[in-house]
Amino acid sequence: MAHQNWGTNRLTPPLLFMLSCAICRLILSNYFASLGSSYSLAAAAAAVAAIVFLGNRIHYRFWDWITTEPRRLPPGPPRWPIVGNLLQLGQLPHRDLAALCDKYGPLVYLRLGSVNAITTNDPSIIREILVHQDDVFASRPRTLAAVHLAYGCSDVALAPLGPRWKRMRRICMEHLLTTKRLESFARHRAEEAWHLVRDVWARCQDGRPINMREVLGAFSMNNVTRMLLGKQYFGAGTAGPDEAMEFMHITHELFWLLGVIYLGDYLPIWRWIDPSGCEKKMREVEKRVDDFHASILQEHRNKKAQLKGDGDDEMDFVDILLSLPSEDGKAHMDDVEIKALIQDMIAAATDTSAVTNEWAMTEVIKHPRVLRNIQEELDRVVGPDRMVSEADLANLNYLRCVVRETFRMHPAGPFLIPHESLCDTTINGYHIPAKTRVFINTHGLGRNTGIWDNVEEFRPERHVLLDGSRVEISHGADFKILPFSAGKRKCPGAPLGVTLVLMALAQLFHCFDWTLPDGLRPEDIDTTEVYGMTMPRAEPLVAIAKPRLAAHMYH
Ligand code: HEM
Repeated sequence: MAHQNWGTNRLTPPLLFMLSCAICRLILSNYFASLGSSYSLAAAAAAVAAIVFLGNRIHYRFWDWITTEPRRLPPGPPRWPIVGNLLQLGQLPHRDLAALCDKYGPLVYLRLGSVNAITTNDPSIIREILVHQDDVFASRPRTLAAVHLAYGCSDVALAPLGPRWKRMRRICMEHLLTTKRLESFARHRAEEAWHLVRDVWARCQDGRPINMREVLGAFSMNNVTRMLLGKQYFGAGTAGPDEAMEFMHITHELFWLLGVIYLGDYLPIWRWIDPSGCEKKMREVEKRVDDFHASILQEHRNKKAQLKGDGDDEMDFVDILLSLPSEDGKAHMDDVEIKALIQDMIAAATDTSAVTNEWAMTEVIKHPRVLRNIQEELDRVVGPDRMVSEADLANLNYLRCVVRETFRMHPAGPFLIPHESLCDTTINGYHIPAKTRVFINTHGLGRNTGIWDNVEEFRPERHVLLDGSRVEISHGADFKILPFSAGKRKCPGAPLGVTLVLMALAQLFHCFDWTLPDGLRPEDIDTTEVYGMTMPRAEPLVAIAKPRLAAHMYH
């Protein structure tokens, strides 16, 4: 039977009563002990005043307690004192929370240390939270990672709802991620797609297995850094090896720290001890990231001074941000704001698309039938005599279904980025207090047996539309998958993300055949994930590529 949760206010009157009794007792015993002293009159007066005052309060709170309807929290598992349900979360919290939804219903309440939390894997509750009550739930918790790694929450992704977030998001939407701006980077994306093919072609010459995590990571990172910072960090780019290594290190540490569930966010006492040194690490990474961003800004300022502002066609995101005025009338945006935005874009854009691509390739290689279907479509739409172009992506409907199915089974953000409620509200008649942390379980949504059949089966055909129209890779009206979220906080980079994912996959399946090394059978591929801000495979995908186009196509 579901454990009933009652709002913490049900406990307050008895606690208040006990506290008042203790105070009265203390005052009265002081009074009797001090009889005869010069303070006796004052002490007696204080005792009477306290009794009258507290009596009044107790009467009022008891009356309130008896007459008001108790505020029922959603059902959830029983909890321990102090830690609450924290001990029920293991290495894969998205699976633990999905199991709780199976047991207690579609909306589950948890107490994580001192923090109220809810979780759901149900489309109608998700729609209620992200659409109907978007104004209530569109804030973010002020976690330590947000404070240390997002410039005190002055970015977009981790900032609480408010005028500052609104302004930064508007800058993203109106200056960085517009259709026109993204089109201006099409040439860079085409070059990076070509580098991807050349990279795999070079690596497959000796028939040795290729580490696809390296290849796909470099593709996403180069695309994003060219657009953001105007340079590549992998392959034959412009950055030197030391700078590239530093960049790689700090981005890896940043991703890891952003994904960690840090106990200090839930148990303030944990911060005093910090046994794993997590907060210390955050401060270290904060400093290194800031130094890195400061040097990027300086480079751009130097370049600007030399070029004296020629047309904006070749401007990268940092150039654009440096050219925008600040809100308070100053000529330029604040450096901290610019650094926070760069940071957000790197974190939000690179890992998400690389992890999605690795999952898609894993599932396709695991299912040779799906690989054949994808290649048939590519041969029909593109043919063997030219490379895939961005214009083809809209016509690759089967590949689009493959990406949709990948998002169903392996969403890049297992809990989106956790939201937080701004004020008290109700969902399905249950009370949700202000400042409740919201874990929308997109992994659980894609494997919810109430809405999907054979949830563990990778079957892109389930997304084919009967009328043959184009398959969209978004949540759609039914909210049965949620790769880019919805409402105020939905991903502003979704069109670019979809392009990066489709492009990499189309090139790799068009140009190469894929098999597994060492006699490994497709069904042996391990699809265990590791939890984090994004959720990659536990082991990198290693596969053998064989060119399938004429030799001259690779030169
Ligand atoms: C396959 C690629 C991508 C996936 C799966 C993805 C997914 C997501 C998800 C799930 C969220 C959280 C939404 C929420 O909390 O409700 C998000 C937020 C965000 N994404 Fe993406 N994303 C991708 C690519 C990108 C790209 C390419 C960019 C920018 C260049 C980007 C920029 C952002 C930003 C700035 C936010 C924070 C929005 C806010 O809090 O207002 N993302 N993304």
